[in-house]
Amino acid sequence: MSKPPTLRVNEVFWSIQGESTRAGLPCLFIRLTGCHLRCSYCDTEYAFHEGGRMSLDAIIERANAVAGGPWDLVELTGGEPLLQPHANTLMTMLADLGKTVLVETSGASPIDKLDPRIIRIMDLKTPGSGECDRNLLANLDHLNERDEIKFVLTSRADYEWARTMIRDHRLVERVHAILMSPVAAMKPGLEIAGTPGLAIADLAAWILEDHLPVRLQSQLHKLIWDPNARGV
Ligand SMILES: C[S@@+](CC[C@H](N)C(=O)[O-])C[C@H]1O[C@@H](n2cnc3c(N)ncnc32)[C@H](O)[C@@H]1O
Ligand SMILES: Nc1nc2[nH]cc(C(=O)O)c2c(=O)[nH]1
Ligand code: SF4
Ligand SMILES: [Mg+2]
Repeated sequence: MSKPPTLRVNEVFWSIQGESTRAGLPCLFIRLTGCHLRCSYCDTEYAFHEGGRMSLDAIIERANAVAGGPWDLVELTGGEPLLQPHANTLMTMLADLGKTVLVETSGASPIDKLDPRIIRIMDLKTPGSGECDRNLLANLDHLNERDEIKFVLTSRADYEWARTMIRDHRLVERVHAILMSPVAAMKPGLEIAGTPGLAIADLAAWILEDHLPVRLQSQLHKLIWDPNARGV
């Protein structure tokens, strides 16, 4: 008899969604282990290697336990969740349970084979991330009007790069939301790709100056709790 599918899981937690157009909503998070990128600013290095194997049923059981009551919104994140073959199997199970399923992905893994009910929040890696050449631009053709694209910016140069991507690929016409978030240099003294990080007020001024139809956001959960805390 074949063994049941499993996933390497870093943490399962119940929190307030801190990013995307659903920021502010209660959300169940399933963070998977492992990533093939090393973004200069990554705030979740602990998920690169820490975690254990769980069956898909055990993950859903753990989700019900940590939520401790009714829940609808769930986000698969990581690490890079799409590196694990059975991530899509789990997301399909969650969608079959009637959940609203988000996946947070770097855009460096193909998104075209996912269950069509899954909402993709794809993070196009900026030059300041140091992983810009890993973007699979073919993914842009598979995004639909429910999906979201995020640019996490470290500098003015990143902003100008994102502005060019938005215009050249006509992203406003293709995806539900374009989100711009300044890298929050949450780790004291973190050298972010050679820049001291980006003040959100500067980013706001640039967006207004350019009349860019994007949504400015930060990471709400880092304003609520310790920015370096896990499980929130
Ligand atoms: C930890 S990653 C995991 C999912 C996936 N690997 C990705 O990069 O989208 C989740 C999100 O956090 C964002 N992020 C990571 N570090 C950040 C920081 N220091 N400031 C703002 N956003 C950050 C990433 O851009 C990503 O969109
Ligand atoms: N509260 C909270 N919201 C989030 N949205 C995306 C997250 C992520 O790490 O992918 C995240 C996270 O780590 N915590
Ligand atoms: S792709 Fe996501 S998890 Fe991987 S290093 Fe970049 S921000 Fe961190
Ligand atoms: Mg996070």
